Amino acid sequence: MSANESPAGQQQTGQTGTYDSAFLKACRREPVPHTPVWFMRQAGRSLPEYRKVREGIAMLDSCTRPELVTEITLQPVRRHGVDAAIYYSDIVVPLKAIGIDLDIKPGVGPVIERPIRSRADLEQLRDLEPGDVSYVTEAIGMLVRELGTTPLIGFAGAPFTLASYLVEGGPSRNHERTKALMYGDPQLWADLLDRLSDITAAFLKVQIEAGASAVQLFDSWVGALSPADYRRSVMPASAKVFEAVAPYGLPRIHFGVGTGELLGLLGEAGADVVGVDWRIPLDEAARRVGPGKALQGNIDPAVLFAPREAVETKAREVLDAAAGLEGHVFNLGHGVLPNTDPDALTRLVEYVHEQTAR
Ligand SMILES: Cc1c2[nH]c(c1CCC(=O)O)Cc1[nH]c(c(CCC(=O)O)c1C)Cc1[nH]c(c(CCC(=O)O)c1C)Cc1[nH]c(c(C)c1CCC(=O)O)C2
Repeated sequence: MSANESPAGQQQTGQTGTYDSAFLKACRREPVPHTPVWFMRQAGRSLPEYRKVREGIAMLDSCTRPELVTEITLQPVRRHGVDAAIYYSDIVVPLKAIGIDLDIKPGVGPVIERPIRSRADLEQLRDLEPGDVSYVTEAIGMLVRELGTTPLIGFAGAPFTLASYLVEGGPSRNHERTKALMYGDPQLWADLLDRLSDITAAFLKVQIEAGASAVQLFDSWVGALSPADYRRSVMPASAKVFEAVAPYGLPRIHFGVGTGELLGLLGEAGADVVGVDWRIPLDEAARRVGPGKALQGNIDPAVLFAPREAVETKAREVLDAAAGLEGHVFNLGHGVLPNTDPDALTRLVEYVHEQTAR
């Protein structure tokens, strides 16, 4: 039995030696040497070394260069000593890879040239083939060699969040066009989400087969929906993604913002780990999610702008609320904010490790 295999030999990852990491143990709800920590959006944004290597290179171009992707993914691991790396990419990368005309505008986010609003527009969404993202396979191959026993998290945008960008044409506060389509043409909506679920599943499979040790599905904007609408109009597509990657036996994390009322359903969709934002304490989140799942979260990313003592008080609150959980991965409740002091992140990792060392 090699180091990356479970006793049942279930884990078939290309990344050897990560099976006994604190991060994967916590995801599997096993005892851990310390509470593992990583940060959503840890790669990029707040790091000066990121801004330096990205100089003059557009965001989406940077995602297609394996050496650069490897370097940017490793930067927060080196600097902060986090327990997992997250693959440097973006949720719109697979859409770009199948030929959707889109760009990421600095300070704005993804912008789609021809939004998808009619049945004819669906034609833009063909299946994703591994060859469309060969740079991902190459980068992950390099990364898992460099990372050693530190697990790599692969990720993708969930069908609803991708649909929101595609239908609105860009970031949206109220998702009005998206909801108009969802309520006004349920069949077209279902077909759109189904196509996106196939693309998303294919993109996650590429990352897993290249060596990722876990995957996270970002349904960042799904908190805009009621539980009934989520269950009816979104959950089948997200569940299809989770089912498609279930045979690999790797932890599957599911995260959205403002999802207090949806936490149970996010787990039910097929996640092993449910990500929680900062609006709900983790003990209450555990009651909503129910047994058999680990939780990830959930310090407010804005807290990192407060003095060190305040950050530690908040981190302590998170750890106390997590004390009775079956498994806990420490994280922020959403991504690192762009102007965060990187040293505050490093100190937070140290604090959580110290406080939880067993
Ligand atoms: C909604 C969403 C997107 N992208 C992503 C999400 C889900 C997470 C979340 O809810 O925040 C996911 C994402 N995007 C990026 C990563 C890299 C890995 C990581 O560090 O987590 C991840 C996991 C890189 C990125 N993605 C983006 C950047 C910044 C662009 C740049 O540096 O030029 C990075 C490093 C751009 C992006 N891409 C997107 C937005 C809203 C933005 C912000 C626009 C901006 O701040 O300029 C779409």
